[in-house]
Amino acid sequence: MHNMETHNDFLAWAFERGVELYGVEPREIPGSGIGMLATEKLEEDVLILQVPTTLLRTFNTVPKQAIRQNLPTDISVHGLLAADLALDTSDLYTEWNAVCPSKSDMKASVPLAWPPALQSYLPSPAADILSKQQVKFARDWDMVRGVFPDLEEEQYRYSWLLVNTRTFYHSTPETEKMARDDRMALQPVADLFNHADQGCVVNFDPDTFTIRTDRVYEEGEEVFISYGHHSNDFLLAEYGFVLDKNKWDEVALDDMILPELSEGQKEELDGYGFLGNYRLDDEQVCYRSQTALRLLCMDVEAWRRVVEGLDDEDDTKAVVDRVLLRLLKKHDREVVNKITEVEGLPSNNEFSPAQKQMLAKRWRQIRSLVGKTIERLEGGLIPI
Ligand SMILES: C[S@@+](CC[C@H](N)C(=O)[O-])C[C@H]1O[C@@H](n2cnc3c(N)ncnc32)[C@H](O)[C@@H]1O
Repeated sequence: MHNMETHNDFLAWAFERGVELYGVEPREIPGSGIGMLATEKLEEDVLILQVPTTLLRTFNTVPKQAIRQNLPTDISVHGLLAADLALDTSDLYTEWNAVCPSKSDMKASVPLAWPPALQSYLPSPAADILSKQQVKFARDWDMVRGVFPDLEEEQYRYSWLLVNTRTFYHSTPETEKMARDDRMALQPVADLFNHADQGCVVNFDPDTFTIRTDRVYEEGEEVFISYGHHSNDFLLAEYGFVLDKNKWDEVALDDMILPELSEGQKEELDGYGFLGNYRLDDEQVCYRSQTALRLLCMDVEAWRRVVEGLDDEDDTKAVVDRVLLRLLKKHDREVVNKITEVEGLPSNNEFSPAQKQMLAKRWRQIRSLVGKTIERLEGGLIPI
């Protein structure tokens, strides 16, 4: 929780250092921390924020003597910035730090800070992202703890997550030599914009970062940027929230399809590059899924002829749809079980109601997308 005074001090700090903000201001938004609200009607394509690049926190602003030169040279920029945030005792960033989410905000939202028992209920795409984060975090933490034995893991994880949820992609001639993931910068004020599936236009040049409106915003409306074309499983794992309306949302079907396939069928699919990464979204079940399901419906020679474009895939559509419908109904029952299990978890020291609610909400969104596909299939089934 923050008060308006903290915001005002932060903005004064930023303005003194060259930040310009037009027609938007930070406000507490229930359920999403701080966000930016339009203070007047904003036309499309107007500048609302300009931040001089001199204000960015990058690997270059990490103190050399105290931190950088003590850490292994192959530490990730993510790991380095997190060390800087965790170890900083200067008063350079006091006003900025004061508007950042607290440790308990972070724990309530981002799965990397959740207890393992709750992590185990994540949908598989989010769980896969979490495992990769755990590997990256463990590597960074191993390097940092060796050099700074007094630093606590929880403090470092919190700083690491601040970096994970608040950095912007920033490429310069210097960072172009680095891996894409390392081209990151913390940016004051811009890091107060929340995400929507479509949002304002973020740009940078050597001197400034700018944000311009992508459309008209009415006074009092929240003004968003887009962190990318991300599904809700991705947003949950990386940022600790899910959107109610997300045109990029999708549901993974790997857990539904892979167990149906024999080892031979998996090899066959792999040979053609169609093994795994099965998805459905608001409008369709992906081509990869249909191709895998088709293999369940016909002999391999006939299947190959379809994959190679020699036979028409429409000839088998009705049979594939029937298998799909059967599997989706089974999957729906499994999703219902997940919802019941998550909602039934005890709210105690381990699980907060907020964590449970978000997880249950995600499973309900999955159920809704699966349900829509079931309805569509039932409506369009051709008798065979
Ligand atoms: C770059 S910060 C944005 C500002 C942040 N709300 C704050 O209080 O400082 C990213 C974090 O904001 C929150 N967030 C961003 N967009 C959101 C949204 N549409 N709904 C809920 N939370 C959101 C998430 O906690 C995310 O990790």
